[in-house]
Amino acid sequence: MKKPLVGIIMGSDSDLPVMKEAAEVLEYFEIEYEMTIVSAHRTPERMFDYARSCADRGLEVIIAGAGGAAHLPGMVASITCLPVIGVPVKTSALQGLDSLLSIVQMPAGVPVATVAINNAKNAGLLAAEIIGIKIPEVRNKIKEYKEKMRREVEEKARNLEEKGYREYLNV
Ligand SMILES: Nc1c(C(=O)O)ncn1[C@@H]1O[C@H](COP(=O)(O)O)[C@@H](O)[C@H]1O
Repeated sequence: MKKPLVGIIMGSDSDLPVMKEAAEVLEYFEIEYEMTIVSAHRTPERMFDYARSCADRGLEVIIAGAGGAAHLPGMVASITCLPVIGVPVKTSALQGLDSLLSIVQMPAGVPVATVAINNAKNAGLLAAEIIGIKIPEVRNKIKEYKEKMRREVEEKARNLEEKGYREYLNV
């Protein structure tokens, strides 16, 4: 088995339904990844060990998801030299705004590339784009993915124009 290039971590197993979308994207682009639960709050030593060792183990990008007082992505970014992509997981109390602000408002010097609330799919795509910088097969697949997306939207635009928006929207 090839060594994983992307590490997907999350603060709790309750984040899995969101974070699995990052894994699905990496599967699509055939990029090796690993996935585990690490919490800056609940398992600080484990978080420290993970962040300390991830680059030496061959990982190239970290995707870190957390909700609420979402310190995990920032804490990992403070330790590793790898790029960290943060996924703010939606919470029930504050709809994820707490997670978003905890992840995006990093002090200068310690960046976390933050995606939209619950948008682990974009975190997977961003990781694939970073990996694609040096792997042409991945880069080509990303080009194809974007081309497919463009064609699908143009097709929808054509349908909308041809049918007229009233019929299309059923109004
Ligand atoms: N934000 C963090 C951290 C951390 O940042 O270290 N560890 C767990 N959590 C978050 O707590 C939420 C509730 O967790 P539980 O569902 O386990 O109570 C999760 O969204 C998790 O990411």
